[in-house]
Amino acid sequence: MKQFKVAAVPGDGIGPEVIDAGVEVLQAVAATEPGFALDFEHFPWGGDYYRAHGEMMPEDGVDTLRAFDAILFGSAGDPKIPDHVTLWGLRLKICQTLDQYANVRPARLLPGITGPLANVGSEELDWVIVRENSEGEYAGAGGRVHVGLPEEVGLDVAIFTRPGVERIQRFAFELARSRPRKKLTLVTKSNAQRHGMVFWDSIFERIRGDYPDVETDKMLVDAMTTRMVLDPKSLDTIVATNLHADVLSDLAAALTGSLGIAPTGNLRPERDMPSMFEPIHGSAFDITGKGVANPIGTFWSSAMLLDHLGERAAAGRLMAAIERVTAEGNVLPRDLGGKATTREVTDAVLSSLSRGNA
Ligand SMILES: NC(=O)c1ccc[n+]([C@@H]2O[C@H](COP(=O)([O-])OP(=O)(O)OC[C@H]3O[C@@H](n4cnc5c(N)ncnc54)[C@H](O)[C@@H]3O)[C@@H](O)[C@H]2O)c1
Ligand SMILES: O=C(O)[C@H](O)[C@@H](O)C(=O)O
Ligand SMILES: [K+]
Ligand SMILES: [Mn+2]
Repeated sequence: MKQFKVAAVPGDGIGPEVIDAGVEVLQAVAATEPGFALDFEHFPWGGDYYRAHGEMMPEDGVDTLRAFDAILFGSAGDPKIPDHVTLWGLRLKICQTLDQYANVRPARLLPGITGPLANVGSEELDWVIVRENSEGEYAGAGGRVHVGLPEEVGLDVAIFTRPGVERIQRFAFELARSRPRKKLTLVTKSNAQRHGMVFWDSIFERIRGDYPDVETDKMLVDAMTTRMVLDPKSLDTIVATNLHADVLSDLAAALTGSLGIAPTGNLRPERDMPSMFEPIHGSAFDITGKGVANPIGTFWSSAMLLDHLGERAAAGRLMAAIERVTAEGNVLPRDLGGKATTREVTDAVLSSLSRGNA
């Protein structure tokens, strides 16, 4: 029997609430699978670790993670620590050091969920956003000069490298090719950003000839927001820079019902280092500790984790269990218009899983 080692890094805010639920559901899936077992190890990194040690995770923390087959992540973000310290000290430290450059963010209307767009159902909204996850606006290049003086400056420099751009765009072409519609939209801002974004577009123009079966188009990011709202069915696979995709994927989540539902994988396609799976939402300080966080984004991310481990059937069973719960509609969390707590939604998915096994 295969034994997969999974690192659970809950982080802060609602992170521990949804990751506890995710681990429970993953263990329930594994318990009925004769072919594999999941061996979890928890890493209590984040705000409390920072208060005790002055950093979000140990110096050798990422090296520890290298020994795992996958990582299940909650959220970086603590109400008492600046957001850039928590994000860079935990999530970005892991993603960037393990070079998880392909951030894949599916967005589709699950059965039974009514999104905010009139007459838009699961047929009209079924996207995958591919987010460049290693450089661009998140390269970390920049600084502060003349600190505290009237002439102070702050700089964040977006970095686009040829290998960095080419690998994410090729990844997106391959993903688009694997989907029925074989359609890829490039998001850009090359009208205003005349260096890096023009370079980004030119690489797309050059490589798209290698994928003649994939239909392509190109959108400026501002107009892309309106197309997502007004003509969702015209989109399928989308590739965008680190920041653009971060923003567009929260919009996509809202259009599919709630930020609480949306999943992601921070993938290392070469598989020489582990990939990391997490809901796309953050710490949600406004609902932390209330027991009402929607765990579905974490469950869906857990299905992506199983799929990445090669356990397709198990991933499919988990996804089907989630979709039975949304379709039935009587146990939904508050952000999806219901009244159920995290515990109740988790129990509903666990019961749906066992019904699926029967
Ligand atoms: N990947 C990450 O680790 C990550 C992602 C986003 C934000 N953050 C961090 O989280 C903190 C808060 O950020 P924010 O407020 O901009 O975004 P957020 O995603 O935490 O919350 C935005 C809104 O969505 C709601 N929401 C989010 N997840 C939910 C869920 N599972 N169920 C129900 N409602 C949910 C929240 O209650 C809030 O009203 C910041 O420190 C930010 O840097 C981390
Ligand atoms: O980009 C960010 O701020 C974080 O990555 C977070 O918002 C996310 O989407 O993961
Ligand atoms: K997250
Ligand atoms: Mn985000």
